[in-house]
Amino acid sequence: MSSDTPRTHSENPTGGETPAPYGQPPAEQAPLRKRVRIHHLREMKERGEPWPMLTAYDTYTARLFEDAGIPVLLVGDSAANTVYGYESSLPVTVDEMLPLVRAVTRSVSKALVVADLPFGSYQASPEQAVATSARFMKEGRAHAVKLEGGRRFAPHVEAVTAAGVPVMGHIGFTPQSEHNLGGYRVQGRGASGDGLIADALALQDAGAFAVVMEMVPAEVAKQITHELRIPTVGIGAGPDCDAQVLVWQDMAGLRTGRVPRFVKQYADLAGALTTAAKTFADEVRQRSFPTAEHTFH
Ligand SMILES: Nc1nc(=O)c2c([nH]1)NC[C@@H]1CN(c3ccc(C(=O)N[C@@H](CCC(=O)O)C(=O)O)cc3)CN21
Ligand SMILES: CC(C)C(=O)C(=O)O
Ligand SMILES: [Mg+2]
Repeated sequence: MSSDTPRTHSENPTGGETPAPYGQPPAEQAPLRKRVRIHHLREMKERGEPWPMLTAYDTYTARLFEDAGIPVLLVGDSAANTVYGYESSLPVTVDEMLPLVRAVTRSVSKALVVADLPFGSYQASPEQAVATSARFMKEGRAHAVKLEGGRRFAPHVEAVTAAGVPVMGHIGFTPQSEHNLGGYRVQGRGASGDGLIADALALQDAGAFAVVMEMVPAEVAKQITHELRIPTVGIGAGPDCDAQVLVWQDMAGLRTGRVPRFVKQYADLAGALTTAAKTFADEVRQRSFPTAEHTFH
């Protein structure tokens, strides 16, 4: 980014423009004081305070992220990729997602946990969306659900909200529609930007408490953020969204190989774990582990 590019928000303690993302711990993050509720997210928008969201799929990461002050955890259908090893998010099922949601909700006391509804579990009808959401609330003990889609899914959002379940929308690049959208590409460039605005407004009117915008031009995301009362959560949607989300294994550098442009790696967990595994293997082969310290007599 050039030095004369205007920045709307002041320096983020975990972000900024330092060339080396690893190493320097951010300023001490205030712990979450109480259970995060959807009205707190709206209040942060009103105060102009951007907030972070991360995915979580298990107990240790959920606890670490809550303790790090992350107010909202998403049990994403990205678990298809990050947990189950599928090529896309399409194959993951409700029965595969539910135990992960339950693990995360069981592990936190303050963070708001959002369960991502997997492909095929809500699209058929508002009734199907309500039934699946109820399973995530009852069996997963989630606090909210997320579903992909714009105007055409306003009836689904309205029905789930009416059933008492807070809904987070998701527009722009919606990975469950990869084959319809023609691959992983930015959405809402040029004239289709108006469609995105209509999608965002329809979700807000249907009762959504927030909306994820994925791979959307920054200018469009900024305009939508200003037009909505509810918070926008960006992933590849520029700096002006009310919140930002990343998949945790991307953010922490556990995923290796090419990563999407919107990913910033704040650690090198792949490197750290590789070194740990190799050192363990060497020590076992040399019989230098275990020593007396790790042995019972
Ligand atoms: N680990 C992981 N991270 C994610 O962000 C993520 C998942 N998994 N699984 C579900 C979806 C899929 N997502 C994806 C996957 C790939 C691209 C991607 O390849 N983006 C390229 C192409 C952009 C373009 O051609 O315009 C990029 O460079 O950003 C983006 C989002 C986001 N979600
Ligand atoms: C990337 C986020 C927004 C998501 O939908 C997921 O992790 O599944
Ligand atoms: Mg998802």
